[in-house]
Amino acid sequence: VGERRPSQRVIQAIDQFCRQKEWAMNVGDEKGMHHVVNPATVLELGTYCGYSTLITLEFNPHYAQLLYESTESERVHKPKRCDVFFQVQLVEEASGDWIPKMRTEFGVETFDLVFLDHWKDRYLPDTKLLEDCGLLRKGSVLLADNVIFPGTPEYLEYVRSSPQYESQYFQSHLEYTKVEDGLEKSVYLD
Ligand SMILES: O=c1[nH]cnc2c(O)c(F)c(-c3ccc(F)cc3)cc12
Ligand SMILES: [Mg+2]
Repeated sequence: VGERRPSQRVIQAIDQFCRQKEWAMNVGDEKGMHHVVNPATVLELGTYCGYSTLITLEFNPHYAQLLYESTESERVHKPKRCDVFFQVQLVEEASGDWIPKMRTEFGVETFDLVFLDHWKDRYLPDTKLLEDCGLLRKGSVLLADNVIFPGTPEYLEYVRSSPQYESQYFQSHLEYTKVEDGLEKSVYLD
């Protein structure tokens, strides 16, 4: 209760602009992730404007610049009482090239959460790469946006049929529209 933190006000302004003025492909205020997961070490594949981010991989230099600007103007940290800073690491490279470097470049052992929100045809190969690089542990969560629209059929088939995952679909709508879309939450069972 009480007034929204600066970062929440920025998100609120983005949502209002995208609903009223110009649509944009943020995960949005309806699908949202806060009610689905509560992670510590997060990898985001596909930064876009930095609407949701911690360690994030973005191939598009224009979107990467947007994150640099937004985190510069909006220091990403928790309220003073915790004095804990979220480390926002942006890698302006292709996910397929950089997932194998996560341990050596960032000292990441395993990810608690991977938010897949990039090129739809990369969801499945990047998931297999995360598995092969040992970057998932028992309980790691893959959270995938756009599994219905634009759609990621091969990825859905994989996580829903593989004995290595416990998958659940959270039905919602394509951001700022009434078109069906949703998040697929897949827990790695190892
Ligand atoms: O490329 C994307 N990356 C990440 N997220 C996306 C998204 O949430 C979309 F809705 C869409 C999208 C929505 C409507 C369309 F007609 C086409 C793409 C694209 C992306
Ligand atoms: Mg998306």
